[in-house]
Formats: sequence, structure tokens, C-alpha cells
Amino acid sequence: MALPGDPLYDTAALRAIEASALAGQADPAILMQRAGRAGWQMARRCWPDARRIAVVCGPGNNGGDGYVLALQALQAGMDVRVVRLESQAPRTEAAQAMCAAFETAGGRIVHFDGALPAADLVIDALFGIGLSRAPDDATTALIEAISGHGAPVLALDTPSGLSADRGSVAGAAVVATRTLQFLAPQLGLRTGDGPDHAGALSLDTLGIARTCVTDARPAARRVDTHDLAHWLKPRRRNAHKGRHGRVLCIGGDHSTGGAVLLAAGAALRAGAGLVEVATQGAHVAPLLARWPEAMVRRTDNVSALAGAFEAADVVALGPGLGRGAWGHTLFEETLDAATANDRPLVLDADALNLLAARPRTLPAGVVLTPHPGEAARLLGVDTADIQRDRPAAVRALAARWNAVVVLKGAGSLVCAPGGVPWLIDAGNPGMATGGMGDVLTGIIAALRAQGHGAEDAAVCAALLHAVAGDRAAAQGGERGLLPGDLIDILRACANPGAHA
Ligand SMILES: NC(=O)C1=CN([C@@H]2O[C@H](COP(=O)(O)OP(=O)(O)OC[C@H]3O[C@@H](n4cnc5c(N)ncnc54)[C@H](OP(=O)(O)O)[C@@H]3O)[C@@H](O)[C@H]2O)[C@@H](O)CC1
Ligand SMILES: Nc1ncnc2c1ncn2[C@@H]1O[C@H](COP(=O)(O)OP(=O)(O)O)[C@@H](O)[C@H]1O
Ligand SMILES: [K+]
Repeated sequence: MALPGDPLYDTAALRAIEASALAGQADPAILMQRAGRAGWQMARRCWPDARRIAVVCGPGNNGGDGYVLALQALQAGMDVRVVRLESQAPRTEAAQAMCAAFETAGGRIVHFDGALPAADLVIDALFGIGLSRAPDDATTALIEAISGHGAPVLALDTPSGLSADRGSVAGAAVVATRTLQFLAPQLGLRTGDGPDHAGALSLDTLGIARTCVTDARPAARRVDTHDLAHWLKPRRRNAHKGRHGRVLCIGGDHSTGGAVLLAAGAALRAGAGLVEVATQGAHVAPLLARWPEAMVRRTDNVSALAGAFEAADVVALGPGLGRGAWGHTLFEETLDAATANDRPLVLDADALNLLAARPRTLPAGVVLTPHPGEAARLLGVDTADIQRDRPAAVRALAARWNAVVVLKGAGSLVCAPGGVPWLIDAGNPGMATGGMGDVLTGIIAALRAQGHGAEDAAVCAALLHAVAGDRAAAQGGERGLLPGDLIDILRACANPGAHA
């Protein structure tokens, strides 16, 4: 069966796509011509009333695209100004030719003196995929002038300063209204800082053969709402609860009982056949009051759980587990028992922190769900290191722990060891609320219990969680969104087709 989702690319792949598109091509500047023209058409389409156009050009081929666009705008009768730093005259042959053509047609180029000219539209053609270092002070001032101008900003290929590979900003990056990507979609625009800088996304393939793109190795595959149906098929008429698996959620030390309650509720609403919870005695009654469908027991150690452990199809360990003696004991014993009994595990929250503090070999088929802080602990680096290159971080985590990893946050990435990451850019900042990750853990466990493998369960669950977050936010707004709101809406999202 065809893989779900759409491929995204990194800079190396884009360079390979470019090389294959240009092979045998007489005019190497043909793609630059098409890029500049596509940029101008996009500008006209999106801002038909803009007459004063400021085009900020950098020294490379991204700047070349900008000169082509500027010439197009000039020929269309616009009031066009190219702006650049004195030190950033075009350096590539193709960009020099486009600059010369613009000047020959009477186009005006001004050096940036701290302010951009008045304009109805600003074109960002400073840097594209060739960004190679953090911008210096003068370039930073130019980037800030673009973002702070007040007019809409159309970025060509990449918002200047954002890494097209990593989705991170070293220093400063343009905040664009829209970004028109060329050739193929970039991973960096969809994770980490990417969405905040890129604005609305468009793509122009510049007329190249499809095979130039399909032959390149993707950096990630992006899944979206419609892909849920790939995993969440209608149930068999002859189904029974035993077919849909049994989830055991372990967690909820004193003061964090809500976490395991949320995980259990999410597991129920994501379709687990049976959900059992092992928690501190004080949480048993409230949990039963909220979820009478769950089987809840007080536990101090795994031997008290003997029957439940053996019966479970998957064990979710971590929500509210804490790092006290209770959590430590359950962590060690659960991992021992899961290894001995070959039980699939989902590890979250303090289970990840305990794992980082006491590294051990994990049994096969484990799913880890770190947010960037937990990911940093698991790799022994800083959170900023994780966010600087989220795609590399998720690959490194999967390899280091031999597990399927969900690296959470804006543009969540899911990766199996040695695999190509999945990208989920559904979801919204309303989801940055305590307890939201516990809901994800419950969903992964439920899908795992329903028979999905670790990677399928992780990517489908991360997508379902994000889609539910967006649907809940659409109903009542992002601010104040609660994990319970997602649980309430999960059922509607987990049955694609039935509630379209
Ligand atoms: N691929 C294709 O087929 C097509 C590509 N096209 C377009 O070309 C773009 C790629 O062009 P590109 O390779 O010339 O790189 P680009 O983004 O212009 O930047 C490189 C220049 O910037 C400089 N520089 C870098 N960082 C810097 C910094 N922080 N501060 C200051 N300077 C810095 C760097 O200097 P250097 O590192 O060499 O010192 C170099 O001079 C691509 O995104 C797309 O728009 C289209 O024409 C369609 C077809
Ligand atoms: N800005 C955001 N955009 C999209 N999803 C987000 C955003 N912030 C948080 N989320 C999602 O919400 C969940 C938060 O999980 P986590 O940080 O573990 O919360 P907690 O530990 O409080 O349960 C993750 O699935 C994450 O991907
Ligand atoms: K740009």
C-alpha cells in the first residue's frame, strides 16, 4: 500500500532536484527566470492593489530571483525599488545577469541605510536555501526592517534567516506573510520556528519533470487530517472488546493524579477495548468517578499488578509518575517486567526523565514521547540544541534508544530507528497546556492495543491528537484549551468518514 503523507525535502535534496532538472538544460538561469516570474504572479494574485514594491535582494541566487521579480514588476508599470546592502551585490553569474537586466530596463537599486522605502509590498529575496551562517549586524538590521516594515512580506523560497533544513533561526529571520517555495516543499518551514516565520505556504515546481522530485530522498513525510483514514479503518461488524486490546496505564503519584486520569480517558476515547489504571490509592475513587469504564487499582509495586500486567497488550508508563521512591520503583519494575513479558511500552513524562537518569536497554517496540526538554535529557544536551535541529534530534533519539520517538511541539516529528521522520504540523499553540502530553500517551497506547505497530501507532496518534486539538480550538478558541476538551472530541476525530 502507498505510504500516506507528502514528502518534504532538505537542502541537499533540493540541490539534487535542481541538478537533475538542469541536466541537459542549455540555459542554467532558466529556473531563476521561472522563480522570479512565479514570485511576481503570486504577488499580483495575493496583493492586486500593491503598486509600490520594495524588493530586498541578497548576494546569491535567491537575490537573482528577486531581480527577475523586480524586472517583471517594473515592466508591469509598478513603482519598484530594489534594496540591498552595499556589501551584497550579486555574486553568482546568473544573479549578476538578472541584476544587469533590471538596471538596463531602468530599474533602481538603493543601498539599505537603516530603513526600507515606503511600499505596499515587500519581497524578501535576501537568502534562500543557501543560508550558511548567522546574519551579521548589518544583515540583521535589514531582516528586522523587512519584518517590521508594516506592509505584507512575500518571501521567495524561504524566509531569510530561517534554516530550510532545521526550522530554526540563528540570530534573526524574516517574518513573512507568505512564502513561495520553489521546486519542492521544505521541511524547515513546517517545524520549530518555521511556521512563525513562513506564514502561508505556497509551492511552485518551476515546470520541472516530476521524476526530478520523486527520485530525491525526502527528509520527512507530512501527514494531515485526511491521512487518518489510512490507519483508522471502520471496525469489523463482528468485533468484541478483546479484539481492541487492553491498555494498562501506570502513573499518578500524589499531586499528579490528573495526568494518569487524562491518559486513561484518552485511551478509552481512542478506542481501547479495556483500560486498566494502576495509581496511588488516593486517586482510585476520583478516577472511577470520572471514568467508570476503567478498571482502577491502587498499586505500590508491579507484583501487586501481576494479573493486570500479564493481561495488558500495552503498558503506558509515565503520566504523573513523579521521580520519588514510588515512581522509581514502578519505573524499574515495569521495565523489567515489560522486558521479561515482551509487553509493548509507551514511555512519557517522568518515565523519560528516569530513563535519562538511569539509562538501560529498552525492549523492542517501545514508543518514547519527549517534549524538547525531555528530549534534551535523553540525549544529554540542552533544550536549545534540540530545537536548533529538530529533525536531527528525533533521528538521533530513535537511534540512541532504539525506539520510535515522538518529538513533540510545533511541527511534531515521529521517527523509527533509521527511518525517515513523519511530520505533523496540525495542532496549535492552545495545546501548550499541562496535561496535553498525557492525552497523547493514552492515544498511542490505545492504538497500539488495537493492533497497530509502534511506528504506525505513534504517527497516527500524534496526528489524531493534533487534529483533535485543532477541532477543539476551532470550536472555542486556542487560549484556555484544555486536555479534557481534546478527549471530548477524540471520538469524532477517531472515526474518519463517519463524522465528516
Ligand atoms: N535550486 C534551484 O534550482 C533554484 C534556486 N533558486 C534560488 O536560489 C536560491 C539558492 O541560491 P544560493 O545557493 O545562491 O543561495 P542563497 O540562498 O541566495 O544564499 C547564498 C548567498 O548568501 C550568502 N550568505 C549566506 N548566509 C549568509 C549570511 N548569514 N550573511 C550574509 N551572507 C550570507 C552566501 O555567501 P557565502 O556563504 O558564499 O559567503 C551566498 O552569497 C534558492 O533558495 C532559490 O531562491 C531559484 O533561482 C530557482 C532554482
Ligand atoms: N505550539 C504548539 N503547536 C502544536 N502542538 C503543540 C504546541 N504546543 C504543544 N503542543 C502539543 O501539546 C502536547 C504537549 O505535551 P507536553 O509538553 O508533554 O505536555 P504535558 O507534559 O503537560 O502533558 C504535545 O503533543 C505537543 O506536540
Ligand atoms: K528569501
